[in-house]
Amino acid sequence: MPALADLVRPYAGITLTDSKTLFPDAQGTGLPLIRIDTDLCQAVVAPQGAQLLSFTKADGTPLLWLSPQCQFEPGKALRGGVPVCLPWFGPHPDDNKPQHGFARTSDWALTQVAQADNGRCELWFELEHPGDERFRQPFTAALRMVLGQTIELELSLTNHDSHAADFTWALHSYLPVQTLSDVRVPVLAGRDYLDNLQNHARLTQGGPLTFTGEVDRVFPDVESEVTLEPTPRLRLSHENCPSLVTWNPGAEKAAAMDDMGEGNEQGFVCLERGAVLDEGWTLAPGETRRGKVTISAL
Ligand SMILES: O=P(O)(O)OC[C@H]1O[C@H](O)[C@H](O)[C@@H](O)[C@@H]1O
Repeated sequence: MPALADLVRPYAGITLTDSKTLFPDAQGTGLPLIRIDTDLCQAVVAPQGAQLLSFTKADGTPLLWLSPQCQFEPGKALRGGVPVCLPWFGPHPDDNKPQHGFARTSDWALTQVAQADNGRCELWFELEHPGDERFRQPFTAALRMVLGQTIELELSLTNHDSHAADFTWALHSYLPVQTLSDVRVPVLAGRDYLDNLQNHARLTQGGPLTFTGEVDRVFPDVESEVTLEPTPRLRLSHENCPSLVTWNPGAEKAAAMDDMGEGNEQGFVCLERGAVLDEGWTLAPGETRRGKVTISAL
């Protein structure tokens, strides 16, 4: 496997850096980061978790939110951007296993960097899981990022076990908002959801989803694209991601989270596409399946 620096060197707009350089006031002992600066966008990616942390279009529109209190610490989940939650989403029945799996806190290998069409750039990351006490089945996860005027994230999962393996997962995007109390997601009006705050009670969303307090809802079977309104107006489209999780911790929980802090819940909402709860993927031995999310500003 070529070293990170060797892969990155041929591309003028892509440099290796670290969190101490880019975020000198942030907490934590520091992490290596990749900086992307092209004619189309500026972005920062952490090889830990293959996590796109920030993305701003050339016209200055940010498409992602990163917590001002993000802690850059090896093995700690990074609050913001698009964490990859895998091989399970949410809490694990075994309390000793971390919420949202271990992919987001593992080092992924950068396997390829390429110039894509129309000035976009492409980064490929891979996580080889040999199978261990955390998750018995060996698998490979690959994440392809295409960064241009939009963000494209494609996750592919391959089961290397000789038996079928069950996965739940999400691309947990933190989207910036200007005024949280104005935010709405119109396409969810009238849809059923499972409320994580009420033991997965199945309820119906009356009007457009709004965020006037803590929200933690799983909308199954959302085929359509999803638009976040009003400012910035962002669109999430997808392929093969049946579930949509919607989250904001509300004021009280945000204040109690050391990597979020008082008032910072006002800056974002999470719209997370993936395959969770009953919509998880069962992969046959040797099977590969892909899911893709595209985030764009309208
Ligand atoms: O704090 P984290 O482990 O990153 O999880 C943040 C949030 O992720 C998802 O949105 C879940 O549905 C929430 O229940 C959870 O609180």
